[in-house]
Amino acid sequence: MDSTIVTDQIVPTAGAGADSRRTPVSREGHFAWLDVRAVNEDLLPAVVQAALHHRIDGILSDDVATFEGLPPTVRRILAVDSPVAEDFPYDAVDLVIVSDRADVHSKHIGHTPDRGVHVVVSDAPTLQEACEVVREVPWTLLTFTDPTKIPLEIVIAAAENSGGRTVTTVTDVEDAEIVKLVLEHGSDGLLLAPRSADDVVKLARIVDHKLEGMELSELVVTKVEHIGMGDRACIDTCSLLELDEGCLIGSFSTGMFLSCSETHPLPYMPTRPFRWNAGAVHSYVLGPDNRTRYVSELQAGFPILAVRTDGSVREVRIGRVKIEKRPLISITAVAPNGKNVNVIAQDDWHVRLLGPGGSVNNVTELRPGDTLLGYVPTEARHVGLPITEFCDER
Ligand SMILES: O=C(O)C(=O)C[C@@H](O)[C@H](O)[C@H](O)COP(=O)(O)O
Repeated sequence: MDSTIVTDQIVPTAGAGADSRRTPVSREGHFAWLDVRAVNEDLLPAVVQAALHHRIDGILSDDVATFEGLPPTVRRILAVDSPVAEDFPYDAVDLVIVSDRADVHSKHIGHTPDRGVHVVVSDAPTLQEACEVVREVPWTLLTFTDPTKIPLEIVIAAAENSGGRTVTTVTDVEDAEIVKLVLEHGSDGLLLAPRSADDVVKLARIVDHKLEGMELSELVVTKVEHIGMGDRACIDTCSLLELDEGCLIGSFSTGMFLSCSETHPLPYMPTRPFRWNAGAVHSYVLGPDNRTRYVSELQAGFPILAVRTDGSVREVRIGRVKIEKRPLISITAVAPNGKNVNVIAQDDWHVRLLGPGGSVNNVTELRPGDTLLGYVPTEARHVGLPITEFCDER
């Protein structure tokens, strides 16, 4: 394996950045293509149906017949190893991907609505070629022969601001998760040869994964009590948290408070900008997909929602949970729907909850009438999943 940092400035040629008849469907700009060349005849109809249903951006084949009957919502991508003939049925495809860079400039391919080049990156010269191609043509299909993602990072950096799109061949859905995140932006597109229709569904979820913002509510404090000893958990994440980014935690499934991270300076203690000193071990915390977990069952690697006071949300991973014995304080508040909500946290001035406008409220200074921010779901929970049933929590 050979790798070199490619620093040459490449001037984009005409055509780079040209678009096809539609833009990729993912809300984040990522999209998925399916390589159906090796999919057997029996499986193909199910794969195509899954692709259409899950808004896969394109289907890649070396046989124009595969595209017959496809609706205009899916991009028809023809992979060719040699230049296409002049009488090629250009209106049956949306994009032609050639394997030889020289062919992209052939006069016949000029008839295609759109064009790209497939580059197999296996050493320094082919990495250099990929870095040049991404700035010359609208679409670059990349296949990396080595397992490292460093060459992809270099190509993504070379493609920056060129207008050309990168599509990277992934070996499976796990690989797709990683390729989507390389160098933060990731490859624009992912090309997978599916082994089943289920692969198609998983790939679609990976490219279209986006968290909706949440509507936070004002919680008005009604009671603050020092309740003695218990076990509380600090949730340490693998991310640096923003000043107004909390986790949602509460004693009841129908009310969670926005815990403030140790991003704000504290006297006598360095900041821990990755930590929420969250609450007692019985507490619910909100994770992705509207799923709660008890703080005590969280583990390194689990996802959790980081929610800002404007309701915007991102998913962060837990790096560690620290459970220690500490004095506890119970804070009860009333939600706009009239429900009582509660959180039990460490009884110390250092521990804080977020309020409207990102206000930082030390728990030991809270008084009835103070306003905090939180989330007030209507459903109860059964094993962390929302369920509509009678459930009286107090
Ligand atoms: O009682 C405590 O414990 C605290 O002071 C509050 C914690 O949130 C604090 O971050 C922690 O104690 C620091 O511990 P460290 O082991 O991360 O140094």
